[in-house]
Amino acid sequence: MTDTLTARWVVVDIEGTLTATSQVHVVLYDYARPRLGPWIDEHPDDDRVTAAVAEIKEDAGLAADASTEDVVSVLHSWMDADRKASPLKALQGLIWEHGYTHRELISTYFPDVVPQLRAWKTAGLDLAVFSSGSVAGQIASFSHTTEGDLRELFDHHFDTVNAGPKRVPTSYAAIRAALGSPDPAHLVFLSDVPAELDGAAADGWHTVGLARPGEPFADADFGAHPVVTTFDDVTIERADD
Ligand SMILES: CSCCC(=O)C(=O)COP(=O)(O)O
Ligand SMILES: [Mg+2]
Repeated sequence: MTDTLTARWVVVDIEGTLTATSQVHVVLYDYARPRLGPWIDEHPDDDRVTAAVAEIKEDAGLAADASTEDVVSVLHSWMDADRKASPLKALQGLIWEHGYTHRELISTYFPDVVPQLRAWKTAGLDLAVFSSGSVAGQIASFSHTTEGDLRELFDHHFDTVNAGPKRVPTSYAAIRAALGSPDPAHLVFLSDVPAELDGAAADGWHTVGLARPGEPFADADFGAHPVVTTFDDVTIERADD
């Protein structure tokens, strides 16, 4: 159980915090993997796709005229290594958006998550997401869940493009600025990855580590960060204006 935290904003990670890692690495990655090549070839006029492909080629040292097959081979190797590169996340997000819209994908959350998010919202706290998943992918993933359409719960979405890398303090400063520069002590970040919590703490935020049983970081060293195994053990009250 954490001490009672006082805040205005609760910012949450997705993978390992809201959802099981397998929801991303198995369900979502398996959905995206065979669709990356066709998606690239079928959307030659979509600037988001062409920009992502150009960035992937540059990052991977491929020639500008490299084939889609070569690009997909790079993307599959990045997915195997769980490299959360922004252009990969952009393409995955578009594919997942299609999957959620067509009801081929549905998100499932740890059972404590949605009741607690609703309770914080009811208590007057504002909720935001900071994930490596693209903003488009995040929003789509909350649109079709086993608990209905949850998009209304969140006031802001942040990813590695509009905030920056998740382990870097400046990304948390960028999020704070985008939220209207609240006192950093009125921000709480919840994540399963200690290095991400370090980034938030370095910007002055409160942090809570999620060491959910069976998840990859369950036995990690969370250092000075408070650690829980469920949202039920996180107590946050709304700070006064
Ligand atoms: C539909 S959002 C998918 C989330 C994702 O792609 C991902 O890599 C999760 O990373 P996180 O930063 O939330 O741990
Ligand atoms: Mg995570």
